[in-house]
Amino acid sequence: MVLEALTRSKQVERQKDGSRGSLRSWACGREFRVDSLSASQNQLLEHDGPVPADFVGHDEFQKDEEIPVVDMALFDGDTDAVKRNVLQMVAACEEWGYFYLINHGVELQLMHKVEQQAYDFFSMSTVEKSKHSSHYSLLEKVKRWSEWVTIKPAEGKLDEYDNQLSPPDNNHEFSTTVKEYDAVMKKLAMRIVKLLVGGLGMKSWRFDDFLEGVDATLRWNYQPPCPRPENAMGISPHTDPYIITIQHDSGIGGLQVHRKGKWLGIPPRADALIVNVGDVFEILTNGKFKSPSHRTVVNKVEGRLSVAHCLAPAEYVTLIPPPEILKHGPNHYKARTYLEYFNTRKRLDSCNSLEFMKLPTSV
Ligand SMILES: O=C(O)CCC(=O)C(=O)O
Ligand SMILES: [Fe+2]
Repeated sequence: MVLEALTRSKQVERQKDGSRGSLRSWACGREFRVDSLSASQNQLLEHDGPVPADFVGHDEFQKDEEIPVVDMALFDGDTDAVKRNVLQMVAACEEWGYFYLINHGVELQLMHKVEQQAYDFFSMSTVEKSKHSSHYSLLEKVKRWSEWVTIKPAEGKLDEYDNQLSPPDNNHEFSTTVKEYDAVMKKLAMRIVKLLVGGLGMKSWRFDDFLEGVDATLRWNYQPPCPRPENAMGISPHTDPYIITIQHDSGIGGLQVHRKGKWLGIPPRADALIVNVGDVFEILTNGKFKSPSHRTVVNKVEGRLSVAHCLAPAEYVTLIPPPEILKHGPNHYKARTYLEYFNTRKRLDSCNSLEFMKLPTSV
């Protein structure tokens, strides 16, 4: 069953009313179809329930509580101003674990290109998508309303996508785009992490060892329009198992962060990337940085695409804060390798809490 057919005319209509960011205007100059989630649509229609108390719509935002803005253009040179700006970025990671990144230097055209590849991927049939079953998931449950794919550019399987997405004589558009995008985003992510680590005075932290040979993960999420957004969830509350995540989306809202006991919508900004702290950074800073719980909600009218670039450490490194951090107090987290942390998280199905990593003294 076809859930969505965004046509050029619909697209133009939305552009006219100004509700679409520039990121999106290119995307659907052709028909875009998603044939998955059909079973859950029917289930959802049959099993609607009361609106949960913590439901916040995809377009509900609180103007007085917005995530901080970090301007990448202010980090050039070695001046006091740079130091001040780094400290502001540090404060954003401590207080929110989220910030908008403006003047990030990533070309809009590259972001469009990768989004196009993501739309192409999700436009394939469920059968085709499922060939990536270890990295492709379709949530057919009543409450969840999304599908996603994780792509590890370093795994060297990009040509499989190439062959699926276009004929065998394709020009490797998928792999070329993904590699280019990964390289640009990784450089940006590393720069942000380096600035933050410098701002925290983690001088002895062996950044290069820690991040040597790291494999970034691209995570693409797609949420088709949903008949009953109040009774569904795009991505359930979770924290990210990474150092940092940098993401952009199709500009219609839906990402929400849990803050002071409430879910707050993060308004989309066409000029900004959205950066969030992951569990690894929270552990390495001994809890100074917050790995925020976040979720996405769906909406009735439009599909929502998001493209996230996730920076993780090498599997064998031990997650332990450096002495500059530990001099302020004992470690609150168990010293585990990244792989051990990751596997335990998976085994315990503990995607929304770092409790399993906390030492008894810190509870
Ligand atoms: O779709 C979004 O905005 C967030 C995606 C996300 O949280 C994730 O992929 O981990
Ligand atoms: Fe996430």
